[in-house]
Amino acid sequence: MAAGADKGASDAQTAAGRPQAARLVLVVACALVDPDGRVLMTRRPEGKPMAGLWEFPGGKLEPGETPEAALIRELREELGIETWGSCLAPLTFASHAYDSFHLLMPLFVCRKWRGTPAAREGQAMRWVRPEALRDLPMPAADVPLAAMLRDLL
Ligand SMILES: Nc1nc2c([nH]c(=O)n2[C@@H]2O[C@H](COP(=O)(O)OP(=O)(O)OP(=O)(O)O)[C@@H](O)[C@H]2O)c(=O)[nH]1
Repeated sequence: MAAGADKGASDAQTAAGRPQAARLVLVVACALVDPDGRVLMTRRPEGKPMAGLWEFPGGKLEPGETPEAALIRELREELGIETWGSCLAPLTFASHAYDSFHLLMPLFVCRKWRGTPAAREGQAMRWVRPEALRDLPMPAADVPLAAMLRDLL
């Protein structure tokens, strides 16, 4: 048997023995931090999965978008504010297995933007002190992120 064919067989075996990964969904999110050190949280509207839970503004990447470009677009669409790639600092990420997909979510921090955040899509929003984040019901993926923000902000 040729060396290449042998290698192929062992790769297939390895692949077969590996746990099946759920569909990977890439979402980008942002902790907008105001001059008092509070973080903007938005509530998922009725009718969506995880409705009523408080999350960081953001959303899924569109094909061909960088995370930064997607976040700038989402902040414009959801909150009507304008920011720039140079104002987005990577902080941490979530990697969380939901029942139907696996969420991979980089979290940026942004302290500088133009405009006043306003809920453009009917979602509730509020500014929250990092130490009060633990009192908000959040998607499971966000719980460790909130703990990190309490330590890092
Ligand atoms: N934006 C955002 N999404 C989050 C967070 N935590 C978390 O689990 N998610 C999940 O990541 C996905 C974000 O997708 P999205 O906001 O673009 O999409 P959606 O479910 O609102 O609806 P859509 O598919 O109609 O756009 C959702 O499944 C959402 O529940 C978070 O802090 N911010």
